[in-house]
Amino acid sequence: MSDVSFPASRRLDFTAIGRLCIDLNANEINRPMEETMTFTKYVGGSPANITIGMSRLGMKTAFIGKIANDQMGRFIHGYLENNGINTSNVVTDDTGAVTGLAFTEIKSPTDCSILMYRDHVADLKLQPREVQEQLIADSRVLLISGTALAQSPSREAVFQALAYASRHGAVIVFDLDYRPYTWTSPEETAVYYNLAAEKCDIILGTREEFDMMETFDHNPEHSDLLTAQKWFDFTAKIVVIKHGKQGSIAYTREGLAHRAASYPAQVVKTFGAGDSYAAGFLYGLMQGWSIERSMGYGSAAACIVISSHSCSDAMPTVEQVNDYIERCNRGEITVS
Ligand SMILES: Nc1ncnc2c1ncn2[C@@H]1O[C@H](COP(=O)(O)OP(=O)(O)O)[C@@H](O)[C@H]1O
Ligand SMILES: O=C(O)C[C@@H](O)[C@H](O)C(=O)COP(=O)(O)O
Repeated sequence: MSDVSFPASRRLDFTAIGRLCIDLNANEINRPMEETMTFTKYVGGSPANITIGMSRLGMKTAFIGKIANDQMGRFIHGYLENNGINTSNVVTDDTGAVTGLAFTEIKSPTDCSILMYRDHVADLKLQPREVQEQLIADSRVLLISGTALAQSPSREAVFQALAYASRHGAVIVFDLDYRPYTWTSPEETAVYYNLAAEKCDIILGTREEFDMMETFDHNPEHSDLLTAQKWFDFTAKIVVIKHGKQGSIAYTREGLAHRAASYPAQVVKTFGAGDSYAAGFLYGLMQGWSIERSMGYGSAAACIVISSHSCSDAMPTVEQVNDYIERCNRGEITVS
């Protein structure tokens, strides 16, 4: 059992707030963007990917966000609906804002990058008054994503959602999801990330993301333990620090450290690892599994996504994750 106690039964298991975007993933892989001519369109945006992941794992999910009033916005809306995600709080923009685009460059399985087009995007225009309190009251978990803090009014919408979640006892998860190009300065980013993290029960991020949050702190050796301890003075119960292929470490308020190695994978591209890890990990915790088992589940889900072309569309089902773990245990999957 983990240290987090999820509210028993609610209409929804999991609700996320943040961006709904489009990923355009290079079809001609193992080459730079300059030489890439065609792309495949998928729903994207880290919190959208995590919600799709939770839904594929059988959780009852909802999304709070804003989409553009255009073909891309309607594509996203339809995809969420087809994946069983409650869209009653997905609002359509009426100001002419556009859908955020992420073009992915896959130079090699270890050298991937993302070119984001995020000027005048609809997702950052979500208003605090558009966030439905009842939807959050009906959810066992609320996940926030750091990029939604980058600008007003989305920033205030996230803080309003946090207030509703605290009021109604939903477990709050913060996926740091730091995208530097969305922000004006690391200082501004650190201030808002820290204010949000104070209110969260579970914090998930990479070492680099926590380094950004520690802009005003003293952690010269980038100690994961020091990083985690800071948040146990507030409301955090679990802090997970991800280290790519090296695996992940989770600290709990009780002072325990849990480590997970990564599983072998035939990697196509690295992005999407964190989103699928988050879905698998949170699914495990919500089943009442131990932190180690949940981390292992997240790690296996991550391998399935990084071995695929997309992030959202490749999110695995329970059967697929179980099968992947069994195949790894039988030694049938080797590192590419
Ligand atoms: N090359 C890889 N091989 C196997 N598993 C990986 C690899 N890269 C990431 N993972 C898994 O995905 C998890 C999250 O990846 P990470 O790269 O740290 O997050 P993010 O995608 O948010 O930057 C890791 O803890 C690990 O389990
Ligand atoms: O988050 C985005 O806007 C882009 C994602 O859809 C993208 O595919 C990605 O970068 C996934 O992020 P990760 O899981 O942190 O690697």
